[in-house]
Parts: sequence; structure tokens; C-alpha cells
Amino acid sequence: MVLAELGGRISRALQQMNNSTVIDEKVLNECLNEITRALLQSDVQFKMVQSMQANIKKIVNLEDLAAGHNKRKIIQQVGVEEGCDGDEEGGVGEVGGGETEEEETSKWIRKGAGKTTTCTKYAYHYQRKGWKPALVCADTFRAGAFDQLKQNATKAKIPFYGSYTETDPAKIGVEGVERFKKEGCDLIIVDTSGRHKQEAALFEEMRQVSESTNPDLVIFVMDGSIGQAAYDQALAFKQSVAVGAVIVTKMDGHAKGGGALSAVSATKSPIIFIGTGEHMDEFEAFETKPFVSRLLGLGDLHGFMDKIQDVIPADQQPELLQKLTEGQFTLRIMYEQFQNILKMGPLSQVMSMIPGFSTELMPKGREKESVAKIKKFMCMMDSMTDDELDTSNVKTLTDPSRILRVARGSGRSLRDVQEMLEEYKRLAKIWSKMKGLKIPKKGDMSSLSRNMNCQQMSRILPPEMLRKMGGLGGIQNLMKQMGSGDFPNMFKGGGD
Ligand SMILES: Nc1nc2c(ncn2[C@@H]2O[C@H](COP(=O)(O)OP(=O)(O)OP(=O)(O)O)[C@@H](O)[C@H]2O)c(=O)[nH]1
Repeated sequence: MVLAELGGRISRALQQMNNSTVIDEKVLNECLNEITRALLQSDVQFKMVQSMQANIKKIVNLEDLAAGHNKRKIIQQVGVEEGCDGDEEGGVGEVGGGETEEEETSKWIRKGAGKTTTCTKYAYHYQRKGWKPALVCADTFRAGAFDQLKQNATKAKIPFYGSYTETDPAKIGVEGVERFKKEGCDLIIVDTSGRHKQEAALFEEMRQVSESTNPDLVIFVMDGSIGQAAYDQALAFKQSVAVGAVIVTKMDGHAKGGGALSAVSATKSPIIFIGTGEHMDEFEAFETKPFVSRLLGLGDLHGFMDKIQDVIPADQQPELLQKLTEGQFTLRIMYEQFQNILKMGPLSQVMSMIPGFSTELMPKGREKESVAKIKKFMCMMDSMTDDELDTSNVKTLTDPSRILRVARGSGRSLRDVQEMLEEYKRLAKIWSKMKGLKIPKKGDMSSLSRNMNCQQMSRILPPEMLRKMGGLGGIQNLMKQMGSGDFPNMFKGGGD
């Protein structure tokens, strides 16, 4: 089950409970069972789900609750808190798979989790933020590991170190770290082996590399597509090395991403990033709250604003947000948005974060066509006058003689120009609803969503998402019951 579907099922279950006039044990059980089914189908650990259910029931004692208490609010709040916190005890998965532990273990040793790819993604991410990263290949086990790292690093213009002849990974690690420290690098990433003849040897090697390089942080890179088998892996790693953080890869298109929750639970370490594709920039910072938020289909805007921060120079950000929140969406702003989108990297990732952009302009799996379309639109806009680009008067823009002139000027058909204007109208409608949002202070983009009330949220959500949430009334109810009318309160309990 993909994450969006899981989110849909959870919010529908909550919505159903919300629609009941009386909340008794039966209604609570139905809601919890539906959430349980959805989580299990997403391969979240059985024990984790079971204990979440038990905890909710323990906390929510329906009979003891004094009349007048808002039971729904309590149930939903507990649910989200449980979901955000994870379960410390965890346990070996009991559902699905049908493989023995040994089979699962040997499988994960055979397959690459995406560690080398992730090292470069991690370095590239911080390089774009102004750090000076370097990569060290201490994977002497897999033939070709150094070449792969070298190739990736060269592409990203990141210095690298490795050896074709040295067989001691700890030695390479130390040499690489020393060299890059001398060169003034402030983020040195050591890629270690992900496979070995035996699991024990792999852990021993990691311990040695860790002891000799004395890292500030050990990151466990985990393949999200293995589902709940992640629990055993995460536990084994934690017991061998001081795992400080987790990165879950292959979250794109894999149904078992929910298993990531199990890994957090097992290692008690935060997931800091997720990998969402094979390319260098298919990598997203991970936070519990926005993740839960995305499960419910609401977290997109926050991520988009973070992306904007990445690619737009700091001094231009307030100006852009000012324009967007003034509700004066002109063709020039659309042009600038297109430029930003093309700069921001993988289109599907960026577009899916912007309300209204994903489905129509960018159907999944058709990135090339979408880029071509955006470029075509921009080319037509290049044939427009400043007045046309800066007006928000749609009538002026759709004047037939104007359309003809733009079509001729850009060598495009009338239909092309009309299509571009339709796109503008659609986006203008969505963005005009952002009007009145308070502009966040620099470095505090999340306050944008904090300042958003239910009505603004409901206006910018894509219609299908809004329907899923039960319309404006549904959002209002959900938020009211989660704590207050304030959107982020819904996610109380998750780590910031
Ligand atoms: N779809 C998808 N593929 C990924 C992602 N991250 C890595 N991959 C692919 O997974 C495969 C294995 O990646 P590597 O980086 O070589 O894995 P590794 O963990 O270094 O391998 P070992 O060190 O041999 O264990 C490659 O084909 C990558 O392109 C991701 O987030 N999504």
C-alpha cells in the first residue's frame, strides 16, 4: 500500500468515527480495527500496531470518562501521539512474508540498501546548503564500490578518497578522514561495507571503522522496501554500533515503507532522511510530524517551502512569499515558479508538494513531457509584454487578438497559448486563496503552516484530497478534535 493510500484510510477511519453521534466501544473498536488493518497492510510491525491499539484502549477508558469530555478528541490525539512516538518495545514481526529469519537476513546482505547512493545524496544535500563535504570509500568488500562512489562524487563535484589495493577499511577510513580534515572539509562521510560473507564479520568491520574514525554520527541506511524485516536489521545494527540516525531508502513506489516506523522503534534513533529515487536529489529531510501529516495527505506545503528555501537566494524568499500571500498571482509569478521548479530537481517530487500542481500539469511517470510543457509555456510567456506578465486581469489576457499575437510571436498554435492561460487561471485560483497568510520569518518556514487556518488549508488542498478529508467541515472537525482549530496541534506528540 503506498503512503497516500494508507493516509486516506486512516483519515477515513477517523472521519467515520467523527460522523458517529455516540462514541462507544463498538465505534472505537471499528475505528481502531480499520487503522490496524491499514497499518498492517503497510507492513508496520504487528506487535507495534497491537501495542498501539492496547495503549489507546488503556488511555481511553470510555466508561470512566466523565460526561461532557470530548472523547473523539482524546482518542484521535492519543492515536497521533502513538503514531509519532513509535513503540519502544517493538518485537519481531509476526505478519506476512512467510520467510524465516535466516532467509530474510541473508537477503538483506545480498541486496544493496542504497548506502553508497545515499552517501552521495547526503553529501550533495549539505553541499547545496553551503557545507564542504567529502566522501571516503571504506567498502573494500564489494568490487566496484569505490568506482561507484568515485563516479557519483565526480558527478556532484565532491572530493573523494579510496583505494583499489588497500584491503583494510579502517585504515582507508582513517586516511580519508585525516586528509579531508586537513583540506578543511566540514562534513566527511565514510561509506562502509554493506555485505560480507558473514553477518558477524560485517559488524566487526563496522566496529573497527567506527573506532578508528571516531565519527560524530553513525547513520544506518535501511532499505524501506524490506518492510518489517527492518526491525531485526535495525536491532542488530544498534547492538553492534552506536547508531545515531537512520536513513530509509527506496521509499518511492514501494508498498512496505511503513516498516520504517519499526526501525525507528527498534533503534530509538530518528529517521533523518528518506531516499525517494535513484537520482542524487531524490532525497528528503524527514521529520515525524510532516510524515504523519503527509500520511493524512496534508503535509505538502511545508515540504515545498523547505524546497524553496534550498533553491531561492535567501534575500529573495520574503519577496516571493509576499507576492504569493498577497494573492496577486500574475503570469510573471507563474514564470518564476516554473523557473524555480526546474531548478529544484526531480519534478514529480517538487510538484507533488504544491497544491494543484501535481495531477494536471505533471502526471506521474511523465516527467519529460512535463518539463517540455513547462518550457513551452515559458517560451510563450517570453513573447508577452511586461503589462501582460504583471496583470492579474484574466479578461485582458484572454483577448483573442492578444492570444493570436503571442502565438505568432512564439511560433506556437492558438491552442497552445490558450492551454497556457488555462493553466495560469487554474493556478491563480489556487494561489489566490493563500491570501492573508502570515509570512514566516526567515528560517521558520513551518510557521507558514502554523499560521494557516482550516479554511485556508481547505482552499489550497487539491479537491480529491479535500474530499478524502470530508471537505471543510471534515478538516474543521478533525482539527477541533485533535486539540484546537490550529493545524499543527494535530501532530502533538511527535518529535520536532
Ligand atoms: N528506487 C530507488 N532506488 C535506490 C534508492 N537509493 C538507492 N537506490 C538504488 O539501489 C541500488 C543499490 O544502491 P547502492 O548505493 O549501490 O547500495 P549499497 O547499499 O551501497 O550496496 P552495498 O554496499 O553493496 O550493500 C542502486 O541501483 C541504486 O540506484 C532510492 O531511494 N530509490
